[in-house]
Amino acid sequence: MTGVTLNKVKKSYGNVEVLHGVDLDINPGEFVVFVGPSGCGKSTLLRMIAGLEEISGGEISIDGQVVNQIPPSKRGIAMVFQTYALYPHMSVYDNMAFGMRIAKESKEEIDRRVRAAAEMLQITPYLDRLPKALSGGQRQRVAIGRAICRDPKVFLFDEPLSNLDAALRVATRIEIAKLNSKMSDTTMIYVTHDQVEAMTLADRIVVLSGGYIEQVGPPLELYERPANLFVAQFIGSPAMNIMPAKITRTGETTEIELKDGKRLEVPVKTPEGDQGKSVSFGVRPEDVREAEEGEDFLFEGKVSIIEALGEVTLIYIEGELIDEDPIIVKLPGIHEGRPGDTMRFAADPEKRHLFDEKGHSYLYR
Ligand SMILES: Nc1ncnc2c1ncn2[C@@H]1O[C@H](COP(=O)(O)OP(=O)(O)OP(=O)(O)O)[C@@H](O)[C@H]1O
Repeated sequence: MTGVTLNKVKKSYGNVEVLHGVDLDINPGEFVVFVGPSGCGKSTLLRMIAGLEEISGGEISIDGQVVNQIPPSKRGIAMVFQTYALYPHMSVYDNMAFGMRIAKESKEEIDRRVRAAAEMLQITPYLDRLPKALSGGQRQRVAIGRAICRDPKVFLFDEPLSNLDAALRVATRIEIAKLNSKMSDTTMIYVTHDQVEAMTLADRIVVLSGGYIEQVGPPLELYERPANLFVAQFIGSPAMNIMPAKITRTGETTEIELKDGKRLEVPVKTPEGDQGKSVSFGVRPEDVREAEEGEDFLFEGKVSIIEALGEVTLIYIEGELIDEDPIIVKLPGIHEGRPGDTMRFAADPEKRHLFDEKGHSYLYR
């Protein structure tokens, strides 16, 4: 089993540095997903691991061996791209066999591996077809099959599902999850924009922003205990509501005051020196519920928009608690409210988040 280690990895294009010294240990057999906004450097990082981009600084090791100078074909990796990159004039079988023929594997071994991969991905009936006679999802499965045939130590995926329509995306995502459990010894690194892919596939998610790692952790840890405002607002949809506040009492639990003067408890520890400091209070749309009659509410406001999605209702609340944006509340099922109604909301103490002046969560201080 093969791990991948990044040690102070940097990348510059000309004199513009786009990755600023990334440190990361990927464990053997682990499924790690890189996420982050467009341009944060996730594809560049993946391509550097693959050997398709030169490394400007630091070291990348695969299986304990520094690979900075090792060409892609000798790294024991296989990569699946967004655009499939199949040879249009070759049958599915030949596309999958191509790499092994170049590597001069025996005919029998090639046949065994192609058929095993085709079985695993349920593309056996298409082995004689040309790629143009396949749907997008089938083509992507061929591309994945070709990668499996190379028997890689590390499997790299660069947004493999982003050219597929919504239904195929779900089906192929489930294929990849199954593949991961069948190939549990193979290390997988996966780049995506899609939160659902990241949350459902990853053992650990790496959140990148502006060429730096913001946080690394299991999906639910990032969701429940985001290390900073960036991760808090990046993971989860709609994003966590963030309200400016001031600390009015520090200690084992903290009291804060929101912009409208409302005081509330947050069950996190804050140091004495932070008394009076400006902080950010966070609560996820799905962690807010309608306050019961007489219950101490968290905030109230006028409903501006209601979006009924069937399984949930999104309610946008106007008010002065956030500088510009409305507060978003996500209630389960169908809700009766109307624009113009005034509503009161509550949130359980353990669902409340607090970030210091610099945007770092108090949970990690
Ligand atoms: N060949 C290149 N020359 C110059 N700059 C580049 C080159 N390739 C990428 N960049 C820059 O490097 C940064 C990181 O790009 P990268 O493609 O890794 O981002 P990304 O997070 O994968 O974005 P996206 O999600 O949009 O694909 C971006 O600012 C991009 O403009």
